[in-house]
Amino acid sequence: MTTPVHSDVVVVGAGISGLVAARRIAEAGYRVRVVEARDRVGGRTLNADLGDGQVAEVGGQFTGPGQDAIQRVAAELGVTTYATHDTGTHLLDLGGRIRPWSVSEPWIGPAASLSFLAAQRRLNRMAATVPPHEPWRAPRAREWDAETLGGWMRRHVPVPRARVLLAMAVRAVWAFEPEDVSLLHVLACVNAGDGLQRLMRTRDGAQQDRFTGGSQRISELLADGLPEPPLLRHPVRRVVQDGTGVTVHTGPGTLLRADRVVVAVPPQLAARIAFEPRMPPGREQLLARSPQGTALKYLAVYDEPFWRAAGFSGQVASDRAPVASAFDNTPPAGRPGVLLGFAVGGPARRLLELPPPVRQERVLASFARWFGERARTPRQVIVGSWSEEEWTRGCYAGYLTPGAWTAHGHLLREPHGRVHWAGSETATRWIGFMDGAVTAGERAAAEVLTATAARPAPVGARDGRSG
Ligand SMILES: Cc1cc2nc3c(=O)[nH]c(=O)nc-3n(C[C@H](O)[C@H](O)[C@H](O)COP(=O)(O)OP(=O)(O)OC[C@H]3O[C@@H](n4cnc5c(N)ncnc54)[C@H](O)[C@@H]3O)c2cc1C
Ligand SMILES: [Mg+2]
Repeated sequence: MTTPVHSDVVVVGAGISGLVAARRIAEAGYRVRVVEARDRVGGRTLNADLGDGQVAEVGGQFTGPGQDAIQRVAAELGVTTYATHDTGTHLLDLGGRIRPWSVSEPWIGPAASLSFLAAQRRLNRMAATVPPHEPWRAPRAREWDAETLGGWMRRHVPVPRARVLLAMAVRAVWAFEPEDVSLLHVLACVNAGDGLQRLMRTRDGAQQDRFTGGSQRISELLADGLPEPPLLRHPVRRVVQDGTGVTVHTGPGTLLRADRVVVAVPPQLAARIAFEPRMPPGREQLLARSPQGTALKYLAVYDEPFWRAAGFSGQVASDRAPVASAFDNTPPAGRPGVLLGFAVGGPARRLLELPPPVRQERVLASFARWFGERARTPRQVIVGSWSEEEWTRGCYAGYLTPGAWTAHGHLLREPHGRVHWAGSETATRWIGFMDGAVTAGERAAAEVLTATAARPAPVGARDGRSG
């Protein structure tokens, strides 16, 4: 018979959210054990080695003004930031025509540009009335949760080219289609991200900065700082509560016993864990109505960033499949040159139906269209195909479909007995971002500490483990 490993708190998931929660719980003097399905920490952040000490980021990478929580944690760990490469001419590939652009928003003609700006202003005004910690309490919550963003756009963004540009922005920012998502959800995210402009922009926006050494460093350092290392390759399958505590059952058969559990995984992964007793039906529904976006991230590595010499910033916004947006992801050392291309939303879904070599050929054809033939022959291609990753199943994050916020939203962060919920999807600022992962982890840790202080951990949980 397997004897359980005891601690005060078990945290499920060694992404940023789970690791931050564990750090705060350990700082308060409690014994905490992080359990992780993968053979690494970092979750939706991952560094790939480019040689010579340089890294490329396969998952989340950008940060910017207003993302105080992730930047505070990075600073705590000694991780600095640097500016995303943003000099040179950006390209807008729209309706089959490539136009240069260098100011904040691309110019698409007087009527369309005006319509695009008016739509942004209107969405920002609506978003300001949606409290991100309880979107269901917005004055027009029912109305806005009853339709998709796409439906709203069809009625309120009359100029077709403006609508196309707005849809491009939505895909790039969230990796879903406007037709996929509750309008209320988007408005909550817009408010939680300080407005649409900030979400869309590089300079002064969410893509402004990057973490030196790669964003996965943050998770690695968080894990290194824990008194007990995360238990890797231990997928959690069952979480069983009884009168005195919680038993966590993992894939390899290891049992963990604790007073409290923090579950810090994306919604589709939380839905796959068997909880005994079961989660309330409303929370099961909420998870069922929280699919995850679709994004593939391609990093093409060249000897040097040759496009810079031709005057290009490497930044592209495009309505042509498969690559919807591109960036110059060259590391701060200036070599090797790295082009980053995102396939997102519908085009990403179609790309996933093709064999990987065909996907890559199409992505490189996009790069060649914008930066010349040389872009077609990188020395290396690194791919993040997160929808195909068993322990992620879609990115950048989970989002809510129409009706879900108003029906079940109040259950999003409601603890299930001794089980508490973290993960970026449960955040109230920068929902779905690394920043949201931090604040969600800290909120869950605070809940656990309050509960644990009020009711001391059972004797067994404190004495059951040596060292
Ligand atoms: C391609 C891509 C681009 C992105 N771009 C950005 C960006 O530029 N800026 C930004 O701020 N954010 C970005 N994001 C989002 C950001 O990466 C995430 O919001 C954040 O990393 C989520 O952290 P988390 O801890 O909540 O979840 P995760 O990182 O998903 O961590 C969850 C962990 O739980 C583990 N797990 C799952 N199920 C189980 C189980 N049953 N048992 C044990 N372990 C389990 C997983 O393996 C994982 O390690 C991007 C994401 C992707 C994928
Ligand atoms: Mg986590």
